[in-house]
Amino acid sequence: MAETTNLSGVKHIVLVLSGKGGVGKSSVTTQLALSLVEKGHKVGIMDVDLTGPSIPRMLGLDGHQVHQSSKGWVPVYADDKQSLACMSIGFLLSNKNDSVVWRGPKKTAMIKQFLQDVCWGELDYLLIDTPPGTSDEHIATIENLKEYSPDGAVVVTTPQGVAISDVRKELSFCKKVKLPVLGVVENMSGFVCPHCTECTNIFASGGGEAMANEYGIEFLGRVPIDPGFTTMVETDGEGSYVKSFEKSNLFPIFKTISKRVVELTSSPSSASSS
Ligand SMILES: Nc1ncnc2c1ncn2[C@@H]1O[C@H](COP(=O)(O)OP(=O)(O)OP(=O)(O)O)[C@@H](O)[C@H]1O
Ligand code: SF4
Repeated sequence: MAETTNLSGVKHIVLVLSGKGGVGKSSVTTQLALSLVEKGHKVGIMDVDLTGPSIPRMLGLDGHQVHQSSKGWVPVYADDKQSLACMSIGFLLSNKNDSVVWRGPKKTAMIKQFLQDVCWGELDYLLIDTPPGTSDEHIATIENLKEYSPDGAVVVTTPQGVAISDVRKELSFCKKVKLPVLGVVENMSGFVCPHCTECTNIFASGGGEAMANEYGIEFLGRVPIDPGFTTMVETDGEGSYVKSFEKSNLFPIFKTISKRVVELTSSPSSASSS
């Protein structure tokens, strides 16, 4: 009989990757998770961005601590129904402004512990928010997940050429480690004016879609810059975005993206391994 582990009850594992920092990987992870919860799924977010954990802040969970049970670490829940569980290095730091300056082996050991020791219980989706680029954290995550066959990766980019060129390296990493790519999300794709709803392309647009076409990868969608999102996650705090996500401007976009992610993970042959 197969050994029961803390990941045994997790049906689907999806990594969220980006070539560059600051393109919105944690924002996409958070909104993908919230839209999966809205569809009735039980979701976990594991934040393995050890040097810049931003998931606790986005979910309004800053200052929360994880507790140890006999089975391992108990994740922190972002909602009353306990449909969205979260584990982040941010919960283990005594001060959120503390920095984590660790060498590779210590990071690798922490990720192994994260993947083995968090008691997620039954989850439909575990989303793993990774640091930008391809670092020790990525390699450790992939190695420790081998026996669970992750469904694939959602790759986040912005429309500018420099972000796109970094994504190419990310795609080559996925190919090397045989991680299927579910698709590409182009974040910060234009700015929708809150007054007249006109969408202005601040950066060049369509780069993410063109790159996805070039690689034969699915383009999952464009997410514009929404000042409302920034206000809610950066200033309102206290999980205001978790509570008001369904009324937010970006909700319809993430509803479509998450629907496609569910379809792709239900029929894995549609994910690209190029
Ligand atoms: N579509 C959007 N509209 C408005 N603000 C956004 C959007 N996407 C991201 N942001 C803001 O941009 C900043 C960077 O986003 P985020 O932290 O998600 O990026 P990241 O790629 O995870 O960064 P890092 O790699 O440094 O962890 C955050 O302040 C976030 O609130
Ligand atoms: S997009 Fe429309 S409302 Fe916004 S600043 Fe321009 S003209 Fe004014």
